[in-house]
Amino acid sequence: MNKNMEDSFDQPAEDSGGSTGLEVDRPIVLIGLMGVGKTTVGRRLAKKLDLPFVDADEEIEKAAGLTISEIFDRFGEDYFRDGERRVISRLLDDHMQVIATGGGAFMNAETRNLILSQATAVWLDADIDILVKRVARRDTRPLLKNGDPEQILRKLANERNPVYAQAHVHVVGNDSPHETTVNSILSSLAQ
Ligand SMILES: Nc1ncnc2c1ncn2[C@@H]1O[C@H](COP(=O)(O)OP(=O)(O)OP(=O)(O)O)[C@@H](O)[C@H]1O
Ligand SMILES: O=C(O)C1=C[C@@H](O)[C@@H](O)[C@H](O)C1
Ligand SMILES: [Mg+2]
Repeated sequence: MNKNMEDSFDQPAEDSGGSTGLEVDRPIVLIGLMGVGKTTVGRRLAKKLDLPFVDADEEIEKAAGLTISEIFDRFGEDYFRDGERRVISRLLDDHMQVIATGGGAFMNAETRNLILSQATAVWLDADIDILVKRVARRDTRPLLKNGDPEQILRKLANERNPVYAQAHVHVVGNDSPHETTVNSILSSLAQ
């Protein structure tokens, strides 16, 4: 056994940085509006960092045994937000991973404080015109069901952007391919 290997038994294993060499010592939490790419970009980011990926919306659905639309319809948004906070708290405690949150999670003060204190928050951002085209592909988002999605998204952006701006990192993805956005996040994290 060489000396380096012997030493490694006494030291914590190095944090995962995958192929990037980036030292990740806190979970990475993606925040931002519906359709911005939290799930699809987050999954690729995790792969590159050799970390697990988890989507908070999917975890809430699993825990409740209901879709998000069903939770909103049966129990209302406040109930959903409380469940969302509890699920995100559990995911932050779980282990080092990349976590995609639902678009409204960071607007809840308690959830936001948990994320800001325990994770690196990445605000993924894109122009509303781009988001409008993307969200039109799926009609599973309860907040976009009662009205014109473009108007709703513009209103949400006005309300939420000043709060999203508290994230540690801000990355504008727009129409770039997913991989480009992943690389922009990695560069920002490295700084
Ligand atoms: N460059 C890109 N960056 C991000 N998403 C993109 C990009 N190009 C296309 N998309 C598509 O936009 C759609 C929305 O992405 P995604 O589901 O990852 O968003 P989200 O932020 O997780 O949304 P939600 O808050 O509703 O869960 C997907 O179909 C995704 O493939
Ligand atoms: O922006 C929001 O408030 C939401 C976004 C989705 O990811 C879901 O979490 C839910 O539809 C609410
Ligand atoms: Mg998503």
